Amino acid sequence: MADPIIARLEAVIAERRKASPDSSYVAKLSARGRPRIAQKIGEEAVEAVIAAIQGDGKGVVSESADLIFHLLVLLADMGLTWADVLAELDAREGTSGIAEKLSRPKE
Ligand SMILES: N=c1c2ncn([C@@H]3O[C@H](COP(=O)(O)OP(=O)(O)OP(=O)(O)O)[C@@H](O)[C@H]3O)c2ncn1[C@@H]1O[C@H](COP(=O)(O)O)[C@@H](O)[C@H]1O
Repeated sequence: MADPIIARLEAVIAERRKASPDSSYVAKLSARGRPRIAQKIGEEAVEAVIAAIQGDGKGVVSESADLIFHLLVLLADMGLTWADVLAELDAREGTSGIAEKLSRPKE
């Protein structure tokens, strides 16, 4: 299950996609199309990278929030959800061997 904050944000984004672009950032960005949404993710990621290189922890947190928000807008645009991403991460856990090692009883 998605984190409650993410779940709330996904619901707000789904609702605001139907709003007027004049009154909503989500609606305005969505109206500009998927390539523009994807571009925003690239921009926010670069801003997070710059903050990290500068050792700016507060900046990394702020830019990460922007990045995740825009990622949620993209997922919504593609009919996907955060739960789909979590399911992918969950599936990968089994392939790394780490989950298996953690669950193995100590000898
Ligand atoms: N979490 C966010 C959020 N994070 C960032 N942003 C917006 O993302 C934009 C990023 O800033 P930039 O300077 O990179 O971009 P910009 O110059 O404003 O816009 P661009 O033309 O470059 O796209 C800002 O306008 C922020 O306001 C967000 N806008 C909305 N939300 C959430 O979405 C909800 C719905 O918002 P509306 O659609 O505006 O009702 C809000 O209640 C919030 O919870």
